[in-house]
Amino acid sequence: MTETIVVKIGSSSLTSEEGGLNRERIAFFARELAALHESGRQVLLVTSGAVAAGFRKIGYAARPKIVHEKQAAAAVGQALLMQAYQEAFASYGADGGIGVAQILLTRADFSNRRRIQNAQLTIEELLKQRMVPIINENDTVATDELKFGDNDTLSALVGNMVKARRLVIITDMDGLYTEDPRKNPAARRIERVDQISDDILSIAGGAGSSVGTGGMRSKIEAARIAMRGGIPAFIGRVVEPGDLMLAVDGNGRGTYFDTSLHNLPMKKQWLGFHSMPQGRILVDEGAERALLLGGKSLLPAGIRAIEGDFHPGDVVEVCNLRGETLGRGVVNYAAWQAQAAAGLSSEEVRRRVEVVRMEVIHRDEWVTLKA
Ligand SMILES: Nc1ncnc2c1ncn2[C@@H]1O[C@H](COP(=O)(O)OP(=O)(O)O)[C@@H](O)[C@H]1O
Ligand SMILES: N[C@@H](CCC(=O)OP(=O)(O)O)C(=O)O
Repeated sequence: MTETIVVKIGSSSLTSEEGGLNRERIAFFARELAALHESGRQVLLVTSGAVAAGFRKIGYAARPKIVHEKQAAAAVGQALLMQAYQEAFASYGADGGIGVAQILLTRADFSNRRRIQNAQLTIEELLKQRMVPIINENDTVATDELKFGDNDTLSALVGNMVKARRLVIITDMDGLYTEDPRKNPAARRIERVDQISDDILSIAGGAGSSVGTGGMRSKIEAARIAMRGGIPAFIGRVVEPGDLMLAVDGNGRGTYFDTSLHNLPMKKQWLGFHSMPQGRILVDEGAERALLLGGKSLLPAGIRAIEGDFHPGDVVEVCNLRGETLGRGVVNYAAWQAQAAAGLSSEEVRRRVEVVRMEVIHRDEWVTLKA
């Protein structure tokens, strides 16, 4: 089967702090991506840089902070960004160069199953026709509370959607360090991560430059989403010719995030990453083990507390008593039923609470999120 690689390039790798696109860098990345494409892989690019590319052209002195100014800058910059990629890719491949296609997505598109299915079919068709889809957030319509903001999360969701062989997040740092190396030059690079623990999350800080948005933190969150979906990830630098191929093949300048999990089917991707939980169920250690290790359904006996007002068929988040999210599932109980049944044995539930099914969440309607 043809391998698909999703590559994400951040603003800090494409633009300068003063704004405007760095054409040389774009030409360099196009060459790296073209080499991957010519090796027979299917290549998708998730690129930032629209705001950074556009703000100077509008006349703003620095990257704007006000929402509609950012959106205006992105509208100008997105056209410049696509034009630059189109020109750069034209020098590679057969007659007329490698074709590129623009796709703009929002978080809301991912939570609507029909819209995201359409996007998926379009992307699959473009890949089949050997085009390189170039994806960015649709900044003009993305409202603040529903925004990805940085493109790291978007790239992980795209990686899951196309069941990528690897997600490569290119940034200005050669991987995850034990601390932000800009703040502590003695920080050490971490070569491999096979589980994103709270410790790993806590060492990842914010953006290092005025053009970058998410920092290392959002990249680690993205790696976690990819790993949960069975997609290995890489975060690092691509600066010399051939670096991207090395990164894809496992010898890059950065940190590798390995996963032994299998791809999540689309239904479970929706449940895990795009659904809107209506409440939380807190469970004890026994239930945590049953859900995470035993592949079992959630029974009332393991429930310790209920938060929120949900109804049968709603999605809820399940957490342990330390507040860590274990996963999400579709509940068979209303909040009041779960409250009444909490901590009871199945026999007691049968006697005391009117329920249709014994499982509060059936294992087929569950997705684990603790990576
Ligand atoms: N633990 C860490 N290891 C490496 N980089 C870190 C860490 N914590 C914070 N950072 C910062 O994250 C920055 C990369 O994120 P960002 O500026 O958003 O880049 P991009 O535009 O490529 O998305 C680095 O320049 C670095 O200063
Ligand atoms: N959609 C925005 C992305 C914002 C951004 O800076 O993201 P990133 O550089 O990936 O942290 C843009 O194109 O400017």
